[in-house]
Amino acid sequence: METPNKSSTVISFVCRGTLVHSTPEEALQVLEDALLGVNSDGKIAFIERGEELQKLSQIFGFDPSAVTQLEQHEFLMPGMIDTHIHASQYSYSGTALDMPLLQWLNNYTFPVESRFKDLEFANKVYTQVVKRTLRNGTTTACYFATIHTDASLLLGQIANDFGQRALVGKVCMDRNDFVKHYKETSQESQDETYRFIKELLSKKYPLVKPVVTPRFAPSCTEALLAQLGAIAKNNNLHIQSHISENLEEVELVKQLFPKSGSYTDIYNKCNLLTDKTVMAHGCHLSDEELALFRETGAALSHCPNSNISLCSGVLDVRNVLNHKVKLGLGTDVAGGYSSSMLDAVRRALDSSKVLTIQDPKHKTLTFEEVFRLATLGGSQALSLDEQTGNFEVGKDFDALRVNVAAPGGPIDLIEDENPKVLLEKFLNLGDDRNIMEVFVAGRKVVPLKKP
Ligand SMILES: O=c1[nH]c(=O)c2nc[nH]c2[nH]1
Ligand SMILES: [Zn+2]
Repeated sequence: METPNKSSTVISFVCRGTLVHSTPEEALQVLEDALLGVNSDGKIAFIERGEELQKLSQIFGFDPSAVTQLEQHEFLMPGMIDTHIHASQYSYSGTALDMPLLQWLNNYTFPVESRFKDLEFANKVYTQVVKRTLRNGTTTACYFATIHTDASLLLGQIANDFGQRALVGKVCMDRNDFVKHYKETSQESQDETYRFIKELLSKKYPLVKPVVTPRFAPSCTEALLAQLGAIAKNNNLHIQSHISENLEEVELVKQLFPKSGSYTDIYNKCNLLTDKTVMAHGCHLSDEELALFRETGAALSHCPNSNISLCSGVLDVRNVLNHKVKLGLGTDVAGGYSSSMLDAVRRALDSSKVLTIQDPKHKTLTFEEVFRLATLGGSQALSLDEQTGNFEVGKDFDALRVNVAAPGGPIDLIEDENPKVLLEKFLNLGDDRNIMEVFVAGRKVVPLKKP
């Protein structure tokens, strides 16, 4: 046998068992009896076959008896990526779902969001939402906060403290006729966005970054949208907003921006469509608008629970994928009533089936495809796919250790099942009781640690 070269990499964790993940080519790749090693920077150092244990232990200098062996009904999967969630709406999740979007914003959302001036309230809500999403397997979240800079900074601090990877957006809005105290002037919005970005970046949190966040076109003047586009461009920042969620909103946008060719055109003219942009919903986008998304590299966040709960529309995900537009899944708490990405997976499958009921020629999404949207697709939508989204050497180790047969859990396994069946059961029937451990950048963050 050849003597393997010794590596200078320090290995902090090695796991042996079944890995399931996605690649651009394969919606579901199953690696049975695999060995995955994580280095001291939290990055994946190797993925090899179990039988290579002795050789790898010599190359990387780890003790083979220290390897974590997964049980028969366990597997490792990539952490899930929530590409659109309003941390500030978590307090009323599960309620207030009896109105369409614009009325829902005025009657429920804006009054609650205006309370985040109070940092004590913000601390309470933001701590709960970060803990809950982590326990549900969300290793990366793209958060909307509120217009309040200090509370938004606090959300960044809390995500960092609990070890969640996050994009955090201070919401910008200089138009609001209904709840008049919940808006900024254009100047305030611009100045506070600068302050938010500068202060958040100065913390040097390794996994938490700012995202420029115009709420949506009806809440912003064109001047503000253009200023925010310039800030994002000059500082190479992520951007998030909403687009084409319901038909009344699309009509309103036509009235407010009469000179624009389309909703997408407004954002594009203001430099808000880039390859670091993610727009929520897009249920009513035309094929021409999807082509503009593809051209600019902007992504969509599909939030099926919200789309159903607010009776907004049903996104044709197959059509979006056919246009080669990047797409991830979002919970859209609290328009979506569940903060769990497993719920987003199920609603995405249900929505696709509704489209097939309406048109039997529609090609229904498979569970494997939706699994990819919840993981790799989300990382691509957030332009974080060089760091996370699947198991590749060099990427950060963001992962869930899932036990499908967890004692006291929601799944009864009658017989031994193959890994593909175990994953399908977890996606359709599982919950946080099946998520034994969560890792972000190699650090175990669930079971939760007190920061
Ligand atoms: O689902 C949504 N939630 C919101 O808070 C929001 N704001 C604008 N458009 C929105 N859509
Ligand atoms: Zn939203």
